[in-house]
Amino acid sequence: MKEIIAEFLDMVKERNGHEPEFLQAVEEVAETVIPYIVQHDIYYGKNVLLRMVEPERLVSFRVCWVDDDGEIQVNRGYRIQMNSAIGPYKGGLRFHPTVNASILKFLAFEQVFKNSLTTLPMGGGKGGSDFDPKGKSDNEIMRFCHAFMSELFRHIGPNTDIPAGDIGVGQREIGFLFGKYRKLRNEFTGVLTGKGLTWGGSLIRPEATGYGTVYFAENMLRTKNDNFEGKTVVISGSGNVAQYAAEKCIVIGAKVVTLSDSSGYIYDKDGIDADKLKFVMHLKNVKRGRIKEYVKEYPEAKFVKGKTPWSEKCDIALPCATQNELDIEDAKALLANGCMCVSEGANMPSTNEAIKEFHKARILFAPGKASNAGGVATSGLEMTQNSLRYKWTREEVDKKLREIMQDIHNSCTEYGQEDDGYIDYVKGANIAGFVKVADAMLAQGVV
Ligand SMILES: NC(=O)C1=CN([C@@H]2O[C@H](COP(=O)(O)OP(=O)(O)OC[C@H]3O[C@@H](n4cnc5c(N)ncnc54)[C@H](O)[C@@H]3O)[C@@H](O)[C@H]2O)C=CC1
Ligand SMILES: O=C(O)CCC(=O)C(=O)O
Repeated sequence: MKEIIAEFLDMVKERNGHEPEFLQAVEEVAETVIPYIVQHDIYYGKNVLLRMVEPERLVSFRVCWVDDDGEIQVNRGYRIQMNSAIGPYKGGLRFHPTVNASILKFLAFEQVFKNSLTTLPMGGGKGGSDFDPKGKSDNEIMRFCHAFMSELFRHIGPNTDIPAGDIGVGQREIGFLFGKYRKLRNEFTGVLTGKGLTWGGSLIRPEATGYGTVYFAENMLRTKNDNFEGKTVVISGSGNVAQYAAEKCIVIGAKVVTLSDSSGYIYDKDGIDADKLKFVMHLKNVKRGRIKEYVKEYPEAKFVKGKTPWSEKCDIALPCATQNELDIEDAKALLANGCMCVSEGANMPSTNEAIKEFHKARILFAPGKASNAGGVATSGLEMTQNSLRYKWTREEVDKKLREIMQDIHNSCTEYGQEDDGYIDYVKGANIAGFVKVADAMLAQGVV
Protein backbone atom coordinates (compact mmCIF):
# COMPACT_ATOMS: atom_id res chain seq x y z
CA MET A 1 0.00 0.00 0.00
CA LYS A 2 2.84 2.39 0.93
CA GLU A 3 4.25 2.09 -2.62
CA ILE A 4 0.89 2.84 -4.25
CA ILE A 5 0.47 5.95 -2.10
CA ALA A 6 4.08 7.04 -2.75
CA GLU A 7 3.64 6.54 -6.50
CA PHE A 8 0.47 8.66 -6.46
CA LEU A 9 2.12 11.42 -4.42
CA ASP A 10 5.13 11.43 -6.75
CA MET A 11 2.78 12.05 -9.67
CA VAL A 12 1.10 14.92 -7.85
CA LYS A 13 4.51 16.32 -6.82
CA GLU A 14 5.75 16.23 -10.38
CA ARG A 15 2.99 18.63 -11.43
CA ASN A 16 2.76 20.70 -8.25
CA GLY A 17 6.22 20.43 -6.69
CA HIS A 18 6.38 24.14 -5.89
CA GLU A 19 3.13 24.08 -3.88
CA PRO A 20 3.94 22.78 -0.36
CA GLU A 21 0.58 23.51 1.29
CA PHE A 22 -1.33 21.84 -1.54
CA LEU A 23 0.92 18.78 -1.39
CA GLN A 24 0.42 18.59 2.38
CA ALA A 25 -3.36 18.57 2.00
CA VAL A 26 -3.22 15.95 -0.76
CA GLU A 27 -0.88 13.71 1.25
CA GLU A 28 -3.23 13.72 4.24
CA VAL A 29 -6.13 12.67 2.02
CA ALA A 30 -4.17 10.14 -0.07
CA GLU A 31 -2.96 8.22 3.00
CA THR A 32 -6.51 7.45 4.06
CA VAL A 33 -8.44 7.40 0.79
CA ILE A 34 -6.11 5.31 -1.40
CA PRO A 35 -6.36 2.22 0.86
CA TYR A 36 -10.17 2.57 0.62
CA ILE A 37 -10.03 2.90 -3.18
CA VAL A 38 -7.86 -0.19 -3.46
CA GLN A 39 -10.42 -2.19 -1.46
CA HIS A 40 -13.39 -1.04 -3.57
CA ASP A 41 -13.61 -2.15 -7.18
CA ILE A 42 -15.99 0.63 -8.22
CA TYR A 43 -13.28 3.24 -7.57
CA TYR A 44 -10.15 1.23 -8.35
CA GLY A 45 -8.41 1.94 -11.66
CA LYS A 46 -10.58 4.96 -12.52
CA ASN A 47 -8.08 7.66 -11.50
CA VAL A 48 -10.79 9.39 -9.50
CA LEU A 49 -8.41 10.88 -6.93
CA LEU A 50 -6.00 11.92 -9.66
CA ARG A 51 -8.87 13.79 -11.31
CA MET A 52 -9.83 15.36 -7.98
CA VAL A 53 -6.39 16.89 -7.37
CA GLU A 54 -6.53 18.80 -10.65
CA PRO A 55 -8.67 21.98 -10.45
CA GLU A 56 -11.46 22.07 -13.02
CA ARG A 57 -10.47 25.68 -13.61
CA LEU A 58 -7.95 28.12 -12.12
CA VAL A 59 -8.49 31.79 -12.89
CA SER A 60 -5.73 34.28 -12.11
CA PHE A 61 -6.19 37.95 -12.81
CA ARG A 62 -4.74 41.44 -12.33
CA VAL A 63 -6.43 43.75 -9.83
CA CYS A 64 -5.54 47.44 -10.21
CA TRP A 65 -6.86 50.03 -7.77
CA VAL A 66 -5.97 53.51 -6.49
CA ASP A 67 -4.98 54.03 -2.84
CA ASP A 68 -5.79 57.07 -0.68
CA ASP A 69 -2.56 58.79 -1.77
CA GLY A 70 -3.56 58.50 -5.42
CA GLU A 71 -0.97 55.76 -6.12
CA ILE A 72 -1.94 52.93 -8.45
CA GLN A 73 -1.61 49.54 -6.73
CA VAL A 74 -1.45 46.17 -8.47
CA ASN A 75 -2.52 42.92 -6.80
CA ARG A 76 -3.14 39.42 -8.02
CA GLY A 77 -6.60 37.86 -7.79
CA TYR A 78 -7.56 34.18 -8.05
CA ARG A 79 -10.54 31.86 -8.17
CA ILE A 80 -9.91 28.13 -8.05
CA GLN A 81 -12.88 26.10 -9.23
CA MET A 82 -11.85 22.73 -7.91
CA ASN A 83 -14.78 20.33 -8.32
CA SER A 84 -18.43 20.80 -9.31
CA ALA A 85 -19.57 17.16 -9.48
CA ILE A 86 -22.12 17.50 -6.66
CA GLY A 87 -23.07 21.18 -7.00
CA PRO A 88 -21.86 24.66 -7.94
CA TYR A 89 -18.42 25.68 -6.71
CA LYS A 90 -18.64 27.06 -3.17
CA GLY A 91 -15.97 28.43 -0.87
CA GLY A 92 -14.50 31.57 0.58
CA LEU A 93 -12.27 34.40 -0.58
CA ARG A 94 -9.08 35.16 1.36
CA PHE A 95 -7.37 38.55 1.32
CA HIS A 96 -3.92 38.17 2.88
CA PRO A 97 -0.38 38.98 1.69
CA THR A 98 0.60 35.29 1.84
CA VAL A 99 -2.10 34.24 -0.65
CA ASN A 100 -0.76 32.28 -3.64
CA ALA A 101 -1.87 29.39 -5.84
CA SER A 102 -0.56 26.74 -3.42
CA ILE A 103 -2.51 28.06 -0.45
CA LEU A 104 -5.70 28.51 -2.45
CA LYS A 105 -5.39 25.07 -4.04
CA PHE A 106 -5.01 23.42 -0.64
CA LEU A 107 -8.05 25.34 0.59
CA ALA A 108 -10.09 24.51 -2.53
CA PHE A 109 -9.14 20.82 -2.30
CA GLU A 110 -10.16 20.65 1.37
CA GLN A 111 -13.36 22.50 0.51
CA VAL A 112 -14.46 19.76 -1.90
CA PHE A 113 -14.39 17.15 0.90
CA LYS A 114 -15.86 19.53 3.48
CA ASN A 115 -18.76 20.58 1.31
CA SER A 116 -19.49 16.96 0.48
CA LEU A 117 -19.63 16.19 4.22
CA THR A 118 -22.21 18.92 4.89
CA THR A 119 -24.90 16.80 3.18
CA LEU A 120 -25.75 19.83 1.00
CA PRO A 121 -25.28 19.95 -2.81
CA MET A 122 -22.17 22.11 -3.04
CA GLY A 123 -18.98 21.65 -5.04
CA GLY A 124 -15.70 23.14 -3.88
CA GLY A 125 -13.78 26.30 -4.73
CA LYS A 126 -11.69 29.00 -3.12
CA GLY A 127 -10.25 32.33 -4.15
CA GLY A 128 -8.70 35.51 -2.98
CA SER A 129 -5.86 37.92 -3.39
CA ASP A 130 -2.46 38.85 -2.00
CA PHE A 131 -4.03 42.20 -1.04
CA ASP A 132 -3.32 43.08 2.62
CA PRO A 133 -6.37 44.71 4.27
CA LYS A 134 -4.34 45.56 7.41
CA GLY A 135 -4.09 49.35 7.86
CA LYS A 136 -6.26 50.15 4.81
CA SER A 137 -9.07 52.71 5.04
CA ASP A 138 -12.69 51.71 4.37
CA ASN A 139 -12.50 53.57 1.06
CA GLU A 140 -9.39 51.64 0.02
CA ILE A 141 -11.09 48.37 0.94
CA MET A 142 -14.10 49.38 -1.14
CA ARG A 143 -12.00 50.35 -4.17
CA PHE A 144 -10.06 47.11 -3.95
CA CYS A 145 -13.21 44.97 -3.62
CA HIS A 146 -14.83 46.74 -6.57
CA ALA A 147 -11.71 46.25 -8.70
CA PHE A 148 -11.53 42.57 -7.68
CA MET A 149 -15.19 41.97 -8.57
CA SER A 150 -14.84 43.79 -11.90
CA GLU A 151 -13.06 40.64 -13.13
CA LEU A 152 -14.42 37.96 -10.82
CA PHE A 153 -18.04 38.60 -11.87
CA ARG A 154 -17.37 36.91 -15.22
CA HIS A 155 -16.58 33.60 -13.53
CA ILE A 156 -19.25 33.32 -10.80
CA GLY A 157 -23.03 33.19 -10.51
CA PRO A 158 -25.72 31.77 -8.19
CA ASN A 159 -25.75 28.47 -10.11
CA THR A 160 -22.06 28.44 -11.04
CA ASP A 161 -19.84 29.56 -8.19
CA ILE A 162 -20.83 31.26 -4.94
CA PRO A 163 -17.92 32.82 -3.01
CA ALA A 164 -18.02 33.88 0.65
CA GLY A 165 -15.62 35.16 3.33
CA ASP A 166 -12.41 33.75 4.79
CA ILE A 167 -9.35 35.42 6.34
CA GLY A 168 -9.52 39.18 5.68
CA VAL A 169 -12.97 38.97 4.11
CA GLY A 170 -15.90 39.66 6.42
CA GLN A 171 -19.29 41.29 6.01
CA ARG A 172 -17.78 44.68 5.06
CA GLU A 173 -15.90 43.15 2.12
CA ILE A 174 -18.83 40.91 1.09
CA GLY A 175 -20.97 44.08 0.98
CA PHE A 176 -18.59 45.88 -1.39
CA LEU A 177 -18.21 42.77 -3.56
CA PHE A 178 -21.97 42.20 -3.70
CA GLY A 179 -22.65 45.86 -4.56
CA LYS A 180 -20.31 45.71 -7.53
CA TYR A 181 -21.70 42.38 -8.78
CA ARG A 182 -25.28 43.69 -8.53
CA LYS A 183 -24.33 46.79 -10.49
CA LEU A 184 -22.45 44.89 -13.21
CA ARG A 185 -25.08 42.17 -13.70
CA ASN A 186 -28.13 44.30 -12.94
CA GLU A 187 -29.60 41.50 -10.84
CA PHE A 188 -30.11 40.76 -7.14
CA THR A 189 -29.16 37.11 -6.64
CA GLY A 190 -27.59 34.95 -3.97
CA VAL A 191 -24.19 35.02 -5.68
CA LEU A 192 -22.26 35.53 -2.44
CA THR A 193 -22.95 34.28 1.09
CA GLY A 194 -22.18 35.98 4.36
CA LYS A 195 -24.35 38.88 3.25
CA GLY A 196 -25.88 41.41 5.67
CA LEU A 197 -29.26 40.55 7.16
CA THR A 198 -31.12 43.29 5.28
CA TRP A 199 -29.79 42.23 1.88
CA GLY A 200 -30.14 38.46 1.74
CA GLY A 201 -27.91 37.23 4.55
CA SER A 202 -28.79 34.39 6.90
CA LEU A 203 -29.08 34.60 10.65
CA ILE A 204 -26.31 32.58 12.36
CA ARG A 205 -23.94 32.68 9.33
CA PRO A 206 -21.45 34.96 11.17
CA GLU A 207 -21.51 32.63 14.18
CA ALA A 208 -21.70 29.35 12.25
CA THR A 209 -18.05 28.32 11.82
CA GLY A 210 -17.14 28.96 15.45
CA TYR A 211 -20.36 27.49 16.84
CA GLY A 212 -20.07 24.49 14.52
CA THR A 213 -16.51 23.80 15.68
CA VAL A 214 -17.76 23.66 19.26
CA TYR A 215 -20.83 21.57 18.32
CA PHE A 216 -18.53 19.08 16.62
CA ALA A 217 -16.34 18.91 19.74
CA GLU A 218 -19.48 18.36 21.83
CA ASN A 219 -20.32 15.38 19.61
CA MET A 220 -16.80 14.00 20.06
CA LEU A 221 -16.91 14.49 23.84
CA ARG A 222 -20.30 12.76 23.98
CA THR A 223 -18.64 9.55 22.76
CA LYS A 224 -16.72 9.69 26.08
CA ASN A 225 -19.79 10.69 28.11
CA ASP A 226 -18.19 14.09 28.60
CA ASN A 227 -18.94 17.75 27.80
CA PHE A 228 -17.57 21.32 27.98
CA GLU A 229 -18.81 22.13 31.48
CA GLY A 230 -15.88 23.29 33.63
CA LYS A 231 -13.27 22.57 30.93
CA THR A 232 -10.36 24.92 30.20
CA VAL A 233 -10.18 25.85 26.53
CA VAL A 234 -7.26 27.31 24.60
CA ILE A 235 -8.23 29.12 21.38
CA SER A 236 -5.93 30.64 18.76
CA GLY A 237 -6.95 33.51 16.49
CA SER A 238 -9.26 36.38 17.36
CA GLY A 239 -11.14 36.74 14.08
CA ASN A 240 -14.57 35.53 13.06
CA VAL A 241 -14.10 31.85 13.86
CA ALA A 242 -12.21 32.34 17.14
CA GLN A 243 -14.70 34.92 18.44
CA TYR A 244 -17.78 32.76 17.99
CA ALA A 245 -16.05 29.57 19.12
CA ALA A 246 -15.18 31.45 22.31
CA GLU A 247 -18.74 32.78 22.65
CA LYS A 248 -20.24 29.29 22.44
CA CYS A 249 -17.66 27.82 24.86
CA ILE A 250 -18.51 30.50 27.43
CA VAL A 251 -22.26 29.90 27.06
CA ILE A 252 -21.90 26.16 27.65
CA GLY A 253 -19.85 26.58 30.80
CA ALA A 254 -16.21 26.31 29.69
CA LYS A 255 -13.36 28.65 30.63
CA VAL A 256 -11.59 30.20 27.61
CA VAL A 257 -8.10 31.35 28.60
CA THR A 258 -6.41 32.42 25.36
CA LEU A 259 -6.92 34.25 22.05
CA SER A 260 -4.22 35.31 19.60
CA ASP A 261 -3.28 37.13 16.42
CA SER A 262 -0.16 37.14 14.25
CA SER A 263 1.71 39.22 16.85
CA GLY A 264 1.24 36.79 19.78
CA TYR A 265 -1.36 35.56 22.28
CA ILE A 266 -3.10 36.73 25.43
CA TYR A 267 -3.57 34.44 28.45
CA ASP A 268 -6.26 35.30 30.99
CA LYS A 269 -6.12 32.92 33.95
CA ASP A 270 -9.55 34.08 35.16
CA GLY A 271 -11.12 33.27 31.81
CA ILE A 272 -12.36 35.49 28.99
CA ASP A 273 -15.98 36.06 29.99
CA ALA A 274 -18.82 37.48 27.89
CA ASP A 275 -17.94 41.11 28.70
CA LYS A 276 -14.26 40.61 27.92
CA LEU A 277 -15.19 38.90 24.66
CA LYS A 278 -17.36 41.89 23.77
CA PHE A 279 -14.26 44.05 24.21
CA VAL A 280 -12.31 41.74 21.86
CA MET A 281 -15.08 41.85 19.25
CA HIS A 282 -15.10 45.65 19.29
CA LEU A 283 -11.28 45.73 19.22
CA LYS A 284 -11.06 43.39 16.23
CA ASN A 285 -14.21 44.15 14.24
CA VAL A 286 -14.58 47.90 14.75
CA LYS A 287 -11.22 49.34 15.88
CA ARG A 288 -9.30 46.69 13.89
CA GLY A 289 -6.62 46.73 16.61
CA ARG A 290 -4.10 44.19 17.88
CA ILE A 291 -4.87 41.53 20.53
CA LYS A 292 -2.15 42.84 22.89
CA GLU A 293 -4.46 45.78 23.66
CA TYR A 294 -6.47 43.28 25.75
CA VAL A 295 -3.90 43.47 28.56
CA LYS A 296 -4.22 47.26 28.74
CA GLU A 297 -7.93 46.79 29.46
CA TYR A 298 -7.47 43.69 31.64
CA PRO A 299 -4.02 43.99 33.31
CA GLU A 300 -4.39 40.67 35.15
CA ALA A 301 -3.93 38.96 31.76
CA LYS A 302 -0.54 38.52 30.07
CA PHE A 303 0.51 39.04 26.45
CA VAL A 304 3.07 36.62 25.03
CA LYS A 305 4.73 38.15 22.00
CA GLY A 306 5.39 36.16 18.82
CA LYS A 307 4.16 32.83 20.23
CA THR A 308 1.17 30.51 19.76
CA PRO A 309 -0.87 29.48 22.84
CA TRP A 310 -0.27 25.71 22.71
CA SER A 311 2.04 25.56 25.73
CA GLU A 312 -0.76 26.71 28.04
CA LYS A 313 -2.51 24.05 30.12
CA CYS A 314 -5.94 23.08 28.79
CA ASP A 315 -8.46 20.27 28.36
CA ILE A 316 -9.60 21.33 24.90
CA ALA A 317 -7.75 23.16 22.10
CA LEU A 318 -9.49 24.99 19.25
CA PRO A 319 -7.00 26.21 16.61
CA CYS A 320 -8.94 28.97 14.83
CA ALA A 321 -6.28 31.18 13.18
CA THR A 322 -4.52 29.80 10.11
CA GLN A 323 -2.77 26.87 8.42
CA ASN A 324 0.21 25.13 10.04
CA GLU A 325 -0.06 27.07 13.27
CA LEU A 326 0.28 23.89 15.35
CA ASP A 327 3.31 21.66 14.75
CA ILE A 328 4.58 18.44 16.33
CA GLU A 329 6.26 20.25 19.24
CA ASP A 330 3.01 22.09 19.96
CA ALA A 331 1.12 18.79 19.82
CA LYS A 332 3.55 17.26 22.32
CA ALA A 333 3.17 20.28 24.62
CA LEU A 334 -0.63 20.05 24.50
CA LEU A 335 -0.55 16.33 25.26
CA ALA A 336 1.96 16.75 28.09
CA ASN A 337 -0.42 19.30 29.63
CA GLY A 338 -3.38 16.92 29.51
CA CYS A 339 -5.26 18.17 26.44
CA MET A 340 -7.83 15.51 25.48
CA CYS A 341 -9.71 17.08 22.57
CA VAL A 342 -8.68 19.18 19.56
CA SER A 343 -11.33 20.53 17.19
CA GLU A 344 -9.96 22.56 14.29
CA GLY A 345 -11.80 25.80 13.50
CA ALA A 346 -9.18 26.89 10.98
CA ASN A 347 -8.28 25.08 7.76
CA MET A 348 -5.31 22.70 8.16
CA PRO A 349 -3.97 24.40 11.32
CA SER A 350 -2.20 21.20 12.43
CA THR A 351 0.72 19.82 10.46
CA ASN A 352 0.46 16.17 9.37
CA GLU A 353 3.13 15.29 11.96
CA ALA A 354 1.10 16.96 14.73
CA ILE A 355 -2.00 15.00 13.69
CA LYS A 356 -0.04 11.72 13.85
CA GLU A 357 1.02 12.67 17.40
CA PHE A 358 -2.61 13.22 18.43
CA HIS A 359 -3.60 9.89 16.89
CA LYS A 360 -0.74 8.11 18.63
CA ALA A 361 -2.00 9.46 21.95
CA ARG A 362 -5.59 8.35 21.02
CA ILE A 363 -7.11 11.70 21.91
CA LEU A 364 -10.18 13.17 20.22
CA PHE A 365 -8.97 15.01 17.12
CA ALA A 366 -11.20 16.58 14.44
CA PRO A 367 -9.76 17.90 11.17
CA GLY A 368 -11.07 21.26 9.98
CA LYS A 369 -12.80 19.78 6.95
CA ALA A 370 -15.21 18.12 9.40
CA SER A 371 -15.24 20.41 12.43
CA ASN A 372 -15.31 23.81 10.70
CA ALA A 373 -17.85 22.76 8.05
CA GLY A 374 -20.63 24.59 9.91
CA GLY A 375 -19.64 27.83 8.19
CA VAL A 376 -20.06 26.64 4.65
CA ALA A 377 -23.08 24.54 5.65
CA THR A 378 -24.82 27.68 6.88
CA SER A 379 -23.77 29.38 3.66
CA GLY A 380 -25.63 26.53 1.95
CA LEU A 381 -28.64 27.37 4.13
CA GLU A 382 -28.28 31.03 3.09
CA MET A 383 -28.36 29.92 -0.57
CA THR A 384 -31.52 27.91 0.09
CA GLN A 385 -33.22 30.88 1.75
CA ASN A 386 -32.18 33.13 -1.17
CA SER A 387 -33.64 30.64 -3.67
CA LEU A 388 -36.86 30.40 -1.67
CA ARG A 389 -36.96 34.21 -1.24
CA TYR A 390 -37.54 33.39 2.43
CA LYS A 391 -35.92 33.84 5.83
CA TRP A 392 -35.61 31.31 8.63
CA THR A 393 -35.43 32.34 12.30
CA ARG A 394 -32.25 32.21 14.35
CA GLU A 395 -33.54 29.11 16.16
CA GLU A 396 -34.37 27.34 12.88
CA VAL A 397 -30.92 27.93 11.39
CA ASP A 398 -29.12 27.01 14.60
CA LYS A 399 -31.12 23.77 14.84
CA LYS A 400 -30.20 22.86 11.24
CA LEU A 401 -26.54 23.70 11.95
CA ARG A 402 -26.51 21.42 15.01
CA GLU A 403 -28.11 18.61 12.99
CA ILE A 404 -25.58 19.00 10.17
CA MET A 405 -22.64 18.89 12.60
CA GLN A 406 -24.10 15.74 14.13
CA ASP A 407 -24.55 14.20 10.66
CA ILE A 408 -20.91 14.98 9.86
CA HIS A 409 -19.88 13.36 13.13
CA ASN A 410 -21.92 10.28 12.22
CA SER A 411 -20.28 10.07 8.77
CA CYS A 412 -16.82 10.33 10.33
CA THR A 413 -17.74 7.56 12.75
CA GLU A 414 -19.14 5.35 9.96
CA TYR A 415 -15.93 5.51 7.91
CA GLY A 416 -13.36 6.20 10.63
CA GLN A 417 -14.14 3.91 13.59
CA GLU A 418 -11.41 1.35 14.20
CA ASP A 419 -11.68 -2.15 15.66
CA ASP A 420 -10.80 -0.94 19.17
CA GLY A 421 -13.56 1.72 18.98
CA TYR A 422 -11.19 4.67 18.46
CA ILE A 423 -12.56 7.11 15.89
CA ASP A 424 -10.00 8.34 13.37
CA TYR A 425 -11.88 11.48 12.31
CA VAL A 426 -9.31 12.27 9.61
CA LYS A 427 -9.87 8.94 7.90
CA GLY A 428 -13.62 9.16 8.42
CA ALA A 429 -13.92 12.69 7.01
CA ASN A 430 -11.70 11.97 4.02
CA ILE A 431 -13.45 8.76 3.00
CA ALA A 432 -16.99 10.02 3.62
CA GLY A 433 -16.21 13.23 1.70
CA PHE A 434 -14.59 11.27 -1.12
CA VAL A 435 -17.33 8.69 -1.62
CA LYS A 436 -20.09 11.17 -2.42
CA VAL A 437 -17.99 13.19 -4.87
CA ALA A 438 -16.45 10.09 -6.46
CA ASP A 439 -19.88 8.48 -6.98
CA ALA A 440 -21.12 11.64 -8.71
CA MET A 441 -18.01 11.81 -10.91
CA LEU A 442 -18.34 8.17 -11.93
CA ALA A 443 -22.04 8.61 -12.70
CA GLN A 444 -21.29 11.61 -14.92
CA GLY A 445 -18.51 9.96 -16.92
CA VAL A 446 -15.16 11.39 -17.95
CA VAL A 447 -15.73 15.16 -18.25
N1 LIG B 1 -14.90 32.50 8.18
C1 LIG B 1 -15.36 31.29 7.96
O1 LIG B 1 -16.56 31.08 7.83
C2 LIG B 1 -14.43 30.15 7.88
C3 LIG B 1 -13.10 30.25 8.17
N2 LIG B 1 -12.31 29.16 8.21
C4 LIG B 1 -10.90 29.24 8.53
O2 LIG B 1 -10.76 29.76 9.84
C5 LIG B 1 -9.51 30.45 9.97
C6 LIG B 1 -9.76 31.85 10.48
O3 LIG B 1 -10.59 32.54 9.56
P1 LIG B 1 -11.50 33.78 9.97
O4 LIG B 1 -11.70 33.79 11.43
O5 LIG B 1 -12.67 33.77 9.09
O6 LIG B 1 -10.59 34.98 9.52
P2 LIG B 1 -10.43 36.42 10.16
O7 LIG B 1 -9.78 37.25 9.14
O8 LIG B 1 -11.70 36.87 10.77
O9 LIG B 1 -9.42 36.11 11.33
C7 LIG B 1 -8.19 35.50 11.07
C8 LIG B 1 -7.50 35.31 12.38
O10 LIG B 1 -6.31 34.60 12.20
C9 LIG B 1 -5.23 35.37 12.70
N3 LIG B 1 -4.06 35.11 11.88
C10 LIG B 1 -3.93 35.28 10.56
N4 LIG B 1 -2.69 34.96 10.18
C11 LIG B 1 -2.06 34.55 11.30
C12 LIG B 1 -0.75 34.10 11.57
N5 LIG B 1 0.15 33.99 10.60
N6 LIG B 1 -0.45 33.76 12.84
C13 LIG B 1 -1.37 33.87 13.84
N7 LIG B 1 -2.62 34.32 13.63
C14 LIG B 1 -2.94 34.65 12.39
C15 LIG B 1 -5.69 36.79 12.61
O11 LIG B 1 -4.98 37.63 13.50
C16 LIG B 1 -7.14 36.64 13.00
O12 LIG B 1 -7.29 36.52 14.37
C17 LIG B 1 -8.86 30.35 8.58
O13 LIG B 1 -8.05 29.22 8.55
C18 LIG B 1 -10.06 30.13 7.67
O14 LIG B 1 -9.69 29.52 6.47
C19 LIG B 1 -12.83 27.90 7.98
C20 LIG B 1 -14.13 27.74 7.68
C21 LIG B 1 -15.03 28.85 7.50
O1 LIG C 1 -19.14 29.86 3.46
C1 LIG C 1 -18.45 29.59 2.51
O2 LIG C 1 -18.84 29.41 1.37
C2 LIG C 1 -16.96 29.53 2.67
C3 LIG C 1 -16.46 28.90 3.89
C4 LIG C 1 -15.01 28.60 3.72
O3 LIG C 1 -14.30 29.27 3.00
C5 LIG C 1 -14.46 27.45 4.38
O4 LIG C 1 -15.22 26.57 4.76
O5 LIG C 1 -13.23 27.37 4.49
